[in-house]
Amino acid sequence: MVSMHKKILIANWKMNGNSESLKSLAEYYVNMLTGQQAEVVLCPAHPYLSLVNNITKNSPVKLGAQNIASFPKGSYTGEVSGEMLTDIGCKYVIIGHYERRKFFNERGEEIARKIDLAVQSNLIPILCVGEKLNKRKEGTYLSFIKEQIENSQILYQKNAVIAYEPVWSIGTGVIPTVEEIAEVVDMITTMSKAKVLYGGSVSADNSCLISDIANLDGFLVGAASLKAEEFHAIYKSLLG
Ligand SMILES: O=C[C@H](O)COP(=O)(O)O
Repeated sequence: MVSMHKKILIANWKMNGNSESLKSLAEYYVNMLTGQQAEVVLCPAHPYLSLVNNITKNSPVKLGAQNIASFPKGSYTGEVSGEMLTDIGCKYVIIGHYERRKFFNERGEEIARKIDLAVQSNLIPILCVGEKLNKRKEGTYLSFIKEQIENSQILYQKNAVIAYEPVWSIGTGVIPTVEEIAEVVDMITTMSKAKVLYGGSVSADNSCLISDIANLDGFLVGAASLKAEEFHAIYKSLLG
């Protein structure tokens, strides 16, 4: 079954770029990726959110953050709250990305709190889930991903995005087979009404094949989203 959701293409720029390079990428995307069939979301690092918002605010391109504090406000030096993100123009926020689980030890309860705070601040949470290679080899990946989703409490939210990002595919150039992605997408679709994305080494070379997967609503793209023409090609492949 083909998903009835509007497609969504998210650029996760991670801790890359500077004022000049991100401004020029954002300008390119605002000019090139403004079709009505797919929503494009740009997620720069926090210091560049306002700069990108100035470029996207009068366009269909949306702004997203890469992280949100797990507290609503107050004395949490260095943190950025959901209210602040909404205030500077964000519509989305990425939560539970593998890199945050790995380097900042983010786990279930904290991720659930962040999702709740995001929704309270009118942000759409983009929950990232995915297994390490050992879980795939053991054959326990589906139950692992199901548990990540259940622990996040995202199933209680009406408006949400879940990105399946197998850890072994992030930044490696290795992608699962179409059947492997479809199996996980189907499981998530049976659990939840959220939009379901795939992320992990998405490129102009593989995006056409992956975008044909039934019920897949789009991509969460890392490295390739920093290359304007390649990201444009991925966008076109989503439109079919
Ligand atoms: O958020 C994006 C993912 O971590 C994928 O990154 P990648 O496209 O560089 O593999």
